[in-house]
Amino acid sequence: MHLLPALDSPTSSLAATTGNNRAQPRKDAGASAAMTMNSKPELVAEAQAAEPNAPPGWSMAAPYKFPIDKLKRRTTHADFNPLVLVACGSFSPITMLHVQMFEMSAKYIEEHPQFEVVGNYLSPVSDSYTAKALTPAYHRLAMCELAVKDTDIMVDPWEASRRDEQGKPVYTRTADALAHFDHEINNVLGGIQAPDGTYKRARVALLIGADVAMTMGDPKVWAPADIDAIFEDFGVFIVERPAQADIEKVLVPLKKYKKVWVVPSFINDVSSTKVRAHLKNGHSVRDSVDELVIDYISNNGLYQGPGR
Ligand SMILES: Nc1ncnc2c1ncn2[C@@H]1O[C@H](COP(=O)(O)OP(=O)(O)OP(=O)(O)O)[C@@H](O)[C@H]1O
Ligand SMILES: NC(=O)c1ccc[n+]([C@@H]2O[C@H](COP(=O)(O)O)[C@@H](O)[C@H]2O)c1
Repeated sequence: MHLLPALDSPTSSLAATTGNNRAQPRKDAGASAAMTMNSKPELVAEAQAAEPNAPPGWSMAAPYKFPIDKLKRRTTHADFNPLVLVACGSFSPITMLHVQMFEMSAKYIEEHPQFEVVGNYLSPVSDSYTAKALTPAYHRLAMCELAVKDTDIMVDPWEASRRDEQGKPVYTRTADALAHFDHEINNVLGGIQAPDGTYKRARVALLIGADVAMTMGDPKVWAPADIDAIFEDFGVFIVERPAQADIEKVLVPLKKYKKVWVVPSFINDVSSTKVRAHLKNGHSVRDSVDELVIDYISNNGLYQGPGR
């Protein structure tokens, strides 16, 4: 399993425009830091030494490859636009609801045909995301891979493994993460083929829970320019999360945006926070976490102490 890409391949470059011109990625996004990593072996060694428990196969030097194994390169319906859903988050650990977000969206899209889903991606954040220590990215990536094994979801390690010149993980703003997907699919791959043989740009849309959408009006958390880019250039599928956010209230500040789709969910209180608490207390999480992920957590002794 490819866990830590070095981000040095041409495909990881964000230099090209995103096709929507607004969400221009920051200059520090991706490629430049990676090239530095590769050109300075001592930094690579240092970064690897900092991750002594990483599973075999983990390599700072392995070139980054955008995952396309489950990407539909051709649509079957001429009338529907290709859509790629991207769920960004901590996934510490990934729960069944994270996977079900995609299933619920697929059902919603089937019932409101406008798009044909051609790709589903998880994009876990890097270890620099929050003040509290996150479970290391290589564990979170490995758990995500296990949870999506029998699904049509792919795990993109790009965000999780970006490093600065010192080899430290860097945070990627969500607008930049979406620009990365747009670039890989529409610029590098050239889009998605329609039944008539022509190529169409795929719409890349963010898939989030209503709790995250609720934070989007706070300029201390999201730069207003990023919010405009995310909602105007990309689009957002918001999955209801009644236990954490009132969808009606969530939608009020987002009224001005047209590319917003609300995906109905069912009443549940599944969250990674709750799973971590259960694990710490020795309680079962079988109802909300995939069995393979539970085994991985237990084999690696995760979530026993403080932190995420
Ligand atoms: N039960 C759920 N219903 C709807 N959306 C969810 C649910 N669980 C997670 N999500 C969404 O999945 C994305 C990634 O979530 P994240 O990894 O933060 O999980 P979480 O359960 O919210 O984590 P934590 O409890 O650690 O804050 C976010 O957009 C979040 O809103
Ligand atoms: N300014 C931003 O781009 C911004 C702000 C807050 C959260 N996010 C993203 O939203 C997701 C939320 O994840 P959590 O629910 O785990 O906090 C993460 O992927 C995070 O990167 C992005």
